[in-house]
Amino acid sequence: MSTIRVDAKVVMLGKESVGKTSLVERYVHNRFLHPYQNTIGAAFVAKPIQVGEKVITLGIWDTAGAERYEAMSRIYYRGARAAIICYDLTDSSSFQRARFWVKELQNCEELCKIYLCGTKSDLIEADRSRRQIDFHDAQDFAEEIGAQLFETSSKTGKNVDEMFQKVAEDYNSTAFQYMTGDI
Ligand SMILES: Nc1nc2c(ncn2[C@@H]2O[C@H](COP(=O)(O)OP(=O)(O)OP(=O)(O)O)[C@@H](O)[C@H]2O)c(=O)[nH]1
Repeated sequence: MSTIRVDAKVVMLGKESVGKTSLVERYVHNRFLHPYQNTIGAAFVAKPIQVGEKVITLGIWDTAGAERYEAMSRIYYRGARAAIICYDLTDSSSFQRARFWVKELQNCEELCKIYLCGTKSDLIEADRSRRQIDFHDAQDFAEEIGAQLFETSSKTGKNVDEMFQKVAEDYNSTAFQYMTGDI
């Protein structure tokens, strides 16, 4: 049996149906699966990414967003180096849920870097009136918590590669700082 060496654990968090699985599907398989199938528990995928001369393997845990799985999601973010906290740009309640996960990580996983991800940007590009989370409000929140903000579409692929690439690059530079004693 072969084992996969994972450099950085990454966890996907966010309310049910915000599009966590779709982001991973787009990023790893470059496909968009329309029929909604809710995640049960969590799913894992390892993805190698070229960062400069190096290859960094991200171990991505895609958690279930339904609140009944909340306790399980806690197991999956333990030891994570990055969390992609997703909210649906067309659903304000999902932003509240994202705030919940941010608090949770700030309290329990200090070393975990947070990325905020506003999903389904294609829907607001098609009809601006559907936007429920103002970009500047999200940006202010991201700055307040020291997070990076991305608005993505798994349907069109917009910003998806860029977001995961940034996660890998940040991990690589932080790992380098640890090695040189700068942290
Ligand atoms: N238009 C559009 N629909 C999307 C996008 N991303 C996801 N969806 C749709 O939103 C629904 C939920 O997507 P999932 O990726 O399964 O959501 P999830 O967050 O993994 O859901 P849970 O597993 O229940 O936590 C599906 O019907 C997707 O097709 C997107 O970028 N654009």
